Amino acid sequence: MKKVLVIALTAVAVTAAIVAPVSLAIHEAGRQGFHGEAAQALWYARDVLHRTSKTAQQVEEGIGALVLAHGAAPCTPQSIDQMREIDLRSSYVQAIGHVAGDAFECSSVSNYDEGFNIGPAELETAGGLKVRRNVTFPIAPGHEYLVLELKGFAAVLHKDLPIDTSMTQRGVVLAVSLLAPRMVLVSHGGVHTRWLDQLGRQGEATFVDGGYTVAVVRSRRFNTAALAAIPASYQAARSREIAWRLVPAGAGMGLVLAFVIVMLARRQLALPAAIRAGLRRHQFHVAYQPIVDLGTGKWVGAEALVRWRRPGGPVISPDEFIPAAEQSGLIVRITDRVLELVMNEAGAFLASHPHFHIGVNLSSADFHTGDLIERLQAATGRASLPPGSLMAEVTERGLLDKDVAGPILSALRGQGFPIAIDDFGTGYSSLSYLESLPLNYLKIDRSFTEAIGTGAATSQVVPHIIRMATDLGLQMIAEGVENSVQRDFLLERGVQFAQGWLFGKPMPFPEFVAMMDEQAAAVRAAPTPS
Ligand SMILES: Nc1nc2c(ncn2[C@@H]2O[C@H](COP(=O)(O)O[C@H]3[C@@H](O)[C@H](n4cnc5c(=O)[nH]c(N)nc54)O[C@@H]3COP(=O)(O)O)[C@@H](O)[C@H]2O)c(=O)[nH]1
Repeated sequence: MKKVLVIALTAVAVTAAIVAPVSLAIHEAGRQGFHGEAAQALWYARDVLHRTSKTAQQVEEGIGALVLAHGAAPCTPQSIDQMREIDLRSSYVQAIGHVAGDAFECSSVSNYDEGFNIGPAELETAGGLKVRRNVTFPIAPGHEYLVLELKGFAAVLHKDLPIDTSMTQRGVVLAVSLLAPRMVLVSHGGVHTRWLDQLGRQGEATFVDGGYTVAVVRSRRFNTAALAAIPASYQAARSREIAWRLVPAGAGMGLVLAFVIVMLARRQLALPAAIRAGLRRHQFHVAYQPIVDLGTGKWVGAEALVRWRRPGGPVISPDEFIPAAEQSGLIVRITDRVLELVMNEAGAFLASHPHFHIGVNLSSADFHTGDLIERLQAATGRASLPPGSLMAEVTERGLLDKDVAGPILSALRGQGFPIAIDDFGTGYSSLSYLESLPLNYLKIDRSFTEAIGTGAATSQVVPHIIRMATDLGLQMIAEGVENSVQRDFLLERGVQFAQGWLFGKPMPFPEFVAMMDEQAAAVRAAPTPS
């Protein structure tokens, strides 16, 4: 990756690393602030609804008893006695009486010989409940009462009682409303009727509207809902308080993340220089992983895998440095170093094992040097080996420029170097590459081998790859074989060769030779199938 691009990406990542957690913290503080105030508003609304339901229940029971006992003669001394008794027993009903037309005829507090006019009902529900919200009585001038009338009997209610909930905040709006038809019965503060619309069919709703955090709660039994609305300044204060705790934590996390990103970027930027130094100081070495004939179990080849050990440090995986080497053009020097090491370590062995081959990974840059053929020839020539001893492993990514790579591969193949397409199935235009390039082997990528027997979608792909390779006359090497289920699956379907931990991990060459001898002895000792 170009230096400028790394710096630009790092700048973007660092900004995101700091901004994202801080924004998240602010968002979370806002969310928690809302939930905290919404919970408080719900508590108020539920308390108001509880009082309202108790009131409605007392009204319903009182009127029910009067209708039952005195419906026919509502203002007899016995009826008035019962009214007084109901009045005394009810905590929420101030008075109860009988109404004829728009006038009280008698009640628990006064016997109106000539009737007391309370005016027409403002609303009558489908259930016959008549509502008067602002009734005054001579006995308590200056006070307005809510009067609910049903079947001729009416309950007088103090308007503050249902909403007399204990509050720790100022400016809270509380209200009780009929739902159908909609009518606010009692309220404290200015109620927006649209708040009741937000309830819809739900039992409870919380939201922010008109500068308030609002909670509306519906009664399960009565045609009423209670609402509470807390000024939004409380939510803002709560969110601010939470933000004071969360934002520093988010910023801290962001800084740690940014530090890690900067370190990784510095490492990425420093990697080419470190690779150059590593090449100069001979810090690269090669590990060899066996390639096995699945039919006989014999080791017929190996893949050379480069390793980098910095002094005093761990072995660095090729996955970490090969991309940087490819982007900086240093991969060509790594390929040369691998060829040199393979020939030094395995040259004599290859000379005495003419049917054995070692695969070397080639990158796209190797095809653009203009002398790849000469480099491979020089390598095998140095140890007087036939070209068949060295297999060129190329990935689809490495072959992106087919017009350059195609003729070189044809020439290599013509000279006897076996060619394998590596990581097959993970690249770009798989089929066209297979048809047009002069290949000997197709290496089935580890991701497909891993999927065998798992039921994963990719497991369905393996038989197709096998069929395609067979049709094109290519031999197959399955990569990443880790267990006998995978081995047997591949063998049954005609895959000739395999590589993977089941047979051997990448190892130094002396260890490889020793293990190969043991393996050969084991194969010889195994009973031959009759
Ligand atoms: N251009 C070059 N690329 C190279 C060179 N050496 C290695 N590489 C590429 O780096 C990638 C990572 O390689 P590595 O960490 O060495 O991993 C290889 C094996 O160790 C691993 N493997 C093999 N068998 C198994 C297994 O059974 N399970 C398992 N989890 N891993 C296994 O797979 C890697 C081999 O991959 P491939 O080359 O595709 O056959 C890798 O892409 C190398 O190609 C180099 O010199 N030049």
